[in-house]
Amino acid sequence: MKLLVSVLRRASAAAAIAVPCQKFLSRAIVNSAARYIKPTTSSSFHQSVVLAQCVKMLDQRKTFSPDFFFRQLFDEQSHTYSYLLADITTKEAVLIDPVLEQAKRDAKLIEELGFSLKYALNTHMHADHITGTGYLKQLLPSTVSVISRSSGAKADKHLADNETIAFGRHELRALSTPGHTNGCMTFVVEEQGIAFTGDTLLIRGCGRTDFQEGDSRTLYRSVHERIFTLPENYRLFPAHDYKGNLETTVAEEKRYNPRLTKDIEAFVEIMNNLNLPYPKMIDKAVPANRECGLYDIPKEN
Ligand SMILES: N[C@@H](CCC(=O)N[C@@H](CSS)C(=O)NCC(=O)O)C(=O)O
Repeated sequence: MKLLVSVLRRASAAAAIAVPCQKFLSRAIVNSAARYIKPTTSSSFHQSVVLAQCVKMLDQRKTFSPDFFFRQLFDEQSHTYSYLLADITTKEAVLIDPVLEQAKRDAKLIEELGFSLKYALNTHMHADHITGTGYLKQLLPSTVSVISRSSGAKADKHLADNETIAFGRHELRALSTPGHTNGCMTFVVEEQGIAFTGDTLLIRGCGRTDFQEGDSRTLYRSVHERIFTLPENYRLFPAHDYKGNLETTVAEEKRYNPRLTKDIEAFVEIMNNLNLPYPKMIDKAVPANRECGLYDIPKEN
């Protein structure tokens, strides 16, 4: 009897933790977990397996190397994330997707931290804000601007698929992930288990495909072939979030992305019916970004 009471107590405790967690888990995971459980086993054991999957997904995340610097920065106007990465030993830094209006903030931070900005990179030619790369070159003259060759935009350095960029002993690899625009790239820092997905993959969403060279089938393939094939524990950092999220993982997006978990035809249908208004800045941002953001930038004295 004592044994029975103890078993029931454990089962209900497991259920108390597992039920909220299960809300976030897809039917597919529950089903695959169920394959390993005898049909007679109680549902609390199902929930325990689900909980174990959930914990495993989180505890396999990598931690950054001690000499790797990472800072996520935000522009409230365009909901854009920029990312400052650096080698703490050599002080060489790169800045991903800077925003014109935040260039002074970013330059000040880089100087305060004692870094030297080697590269200012864009994941793609943005349509909703003017890039800060042009202005940063003026504020921090050693900066080299970078974008993909297939973007069609001007920059000091053009990247091809799989090319790497080094800063100190660290490097990022540029993966071509077209679909939102032709020139979209995802930047991966393999040693740290992180990737910067630009507008290709957003948290529980993705970039729209209804202007520039947008193509939903291409975007679907980019995500499934280049991002979802990265290790599941990789942390993903998008160029935007409109709901207050900061980051995600390959594992999470493969399970919970409401668009990209669908088959390609259903995805195309979703993308054809987003009916989003055009970005307010598009007519100014695209021509400016084609010139690396060197367009109406403030003149330094
Ligand atoms: N309202 C904003 C633009 C919002 C928008 O269209 N975001 C783009 C990325 S920036 S081009 C997008 O792809 N969104 C996908 C989505 O599902 O929201 C503005 O006026 O700037």
